[in-house]
Amino acid sequence: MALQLSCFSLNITDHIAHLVLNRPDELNTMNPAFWRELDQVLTHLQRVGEARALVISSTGKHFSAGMALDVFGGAIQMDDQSAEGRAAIFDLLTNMQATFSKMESLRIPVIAALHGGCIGGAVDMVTAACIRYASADAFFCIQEINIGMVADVGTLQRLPKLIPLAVVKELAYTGRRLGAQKAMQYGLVNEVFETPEATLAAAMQCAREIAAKPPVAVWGTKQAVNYARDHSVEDSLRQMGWLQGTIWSNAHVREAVTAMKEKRAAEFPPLSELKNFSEFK
Ligand SMILES: C/C=C/C(=O)SCCNC(=O)CCNC(=O)[C@H](O)C(C)(C)COP(=O)(O)OP(=O)(O)OC[C@H]1O[C@@H](n2cnc3c(N)ncnc32)[C@H](O)[C@@H]1OP(=O)(O)O
Repeated sequence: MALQLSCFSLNITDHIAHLVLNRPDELNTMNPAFWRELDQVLTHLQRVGEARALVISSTGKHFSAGMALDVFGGAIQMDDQSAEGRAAIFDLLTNMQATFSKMESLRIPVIAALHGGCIGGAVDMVTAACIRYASADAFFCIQEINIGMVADVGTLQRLPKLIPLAVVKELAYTGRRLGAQKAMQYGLVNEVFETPEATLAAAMQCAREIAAKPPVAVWGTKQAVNYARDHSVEDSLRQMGWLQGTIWSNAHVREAVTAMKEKRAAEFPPLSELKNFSEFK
């Protein structure tokens, strides 16, 4: 089923999905269609199972200027103090959070190739990715504080797992910009490149390397690392035992070892073989 997308383009080639934010004239702001479509894309990738890595990049001057400002007071009415109004905000917010959580728990690794401004909701978004590459002009801004609100879609929950807490607080209280080089020093960004083109090329190369590995083992690795981030070493080791006991494949290990000995690329079945179960829900 082809997706009808107005905020993104999606291409899947050689097991690599490339999602591009493609409203450069609007600074790739997050309007209601953005949220709807991103969720659809993630569901689609999970269902189709063809992609083994997802690269997200953008177009124009900035990666994304965050939430489209006309949404506040427009699609989102914050002044409705009735129980129904407050409940609706809760519902909206948890739905938006769920989209980035869906990205975080997607079976395949997500690699963000960043350039220019990564503002507000875009920080929420990219902290849910596995790997971040950035061009030298990239910067991050927890802009919410500058427009009178608390960041609420994942930045304050995920960023402290990525960079020192005192730095998170500094950025979140002041709304200052964090440049690419410093972001790399702190570990938010894996590597900085001179241009957006070089950044995207590095992201695609990383995706190609991941796509050559057994998809079930990559998925298991992602689950294990994400679990370890949020649990004790002891709990995580126990979870690893259960996980490995569930996903272990003699066939995959045999194929990987044989291919290494024969100096050829290994071949692994795609996750699309899980497709029927994914369509269950
Ligand atoms: C759950 C999520 C919450 C959030 O995301 S909260 C954060 C919402 N986003 C913002 O508050 C972004 C504020 N904007 C900026 O900080 C800057 O702008 C930028 C760094 C994004 C870009 O700076 P520069 O390259 O110097 O361009 P420019 O002249 O400031 O902006 C160009 C035009 O783009 C409009 N614009 C910028 N951001 C948004 C936005 N988020 N929603 C709607 N319009 C936006 C401006 O107003 C202006 O417009 P005109 O040319 O008519 O003066």
